[in-house]
Amino acid sequence: MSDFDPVRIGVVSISDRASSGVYEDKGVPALQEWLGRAVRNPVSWETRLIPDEQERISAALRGLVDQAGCDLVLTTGGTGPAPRDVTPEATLAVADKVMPGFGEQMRQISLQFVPTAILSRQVAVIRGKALIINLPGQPKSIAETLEGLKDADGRAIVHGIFAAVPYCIDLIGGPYIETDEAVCKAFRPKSAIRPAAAT
Ligand SMILES: Nc1ncnc2c1ncn2[C@@H]1O[C@H](COP(=O)(O)OP(=O)(O)OP(=O)(O)O)[C@@H](O)[C@H]1O
Ligand SMILES: Nc1nc2c(c(=O)[nH]1)N[C@H]1C(S)=C(S)[C@@H](COP(=O)(O)O)O[C@H]1N2
Repeated sequence: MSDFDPVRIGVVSISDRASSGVYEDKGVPALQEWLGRAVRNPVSWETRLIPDEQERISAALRGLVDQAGCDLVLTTGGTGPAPRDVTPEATLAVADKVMPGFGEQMRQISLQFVPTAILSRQVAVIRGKALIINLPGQPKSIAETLEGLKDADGRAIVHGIFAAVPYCIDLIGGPYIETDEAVCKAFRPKSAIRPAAAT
């Protein structure tokens, strides 16, 4: 039996064109690929592909947290300034608490990659015992923002936001998430680190 807590993760791709079949969705696969490498716990996935419709996005987020029981939900797409970009509004509408540091740090990271990083209005919120985080729609931005920027020896130049996700989920009463340090080292205060199970 695994020593790791099971984790339920929702991954939501928000794109008019991918959801209507104009192009293939790369958002859900990119999220699952990165998270599958970073998270050591057994993961059960909930995936959604929806258009840029505010009420549908909020309904999907409520369903993922309240009915499906997700501990963590990541969205991709719809965070920019265009009229149909409404993911941040839809996310704030289901929030119990807003966590501004995630959006601030993601824009800092993204600026290392693209000067248009400041166009993303991405937010993160707590709903119940779940953390919901918006990522930009460009599929490559998923690994960029979650993992951050590293030097040639793998040392962090700018920390990816996923480093703070496990402890955040501890604090809201969720499962103890462990990561592969080669992908992303999770930071916890020493007092919050669970001793490794005896083998
Ligand atoms: N789910 C996706 N799958 C594949 N590529 C995507 C996806 N979402 C976005 N992209 C790519 O990233 C670019 C920027 O994403 P953005 O969310 O701004 O798209 P958009 O212009 O709002 O259109 P749409 O909502 O129809 O994807 C897109 O033009 C597309 O090339
Ligand atoms: N890391 C990263 N962040 C990024 C980008 C990117 O390519 N990489 N694209 C930017 C651009 S061009 C836009 S318009 C905004 C919002 O994108 P969205 O509407 O697809 O969410 O994210 C920005 N943040």
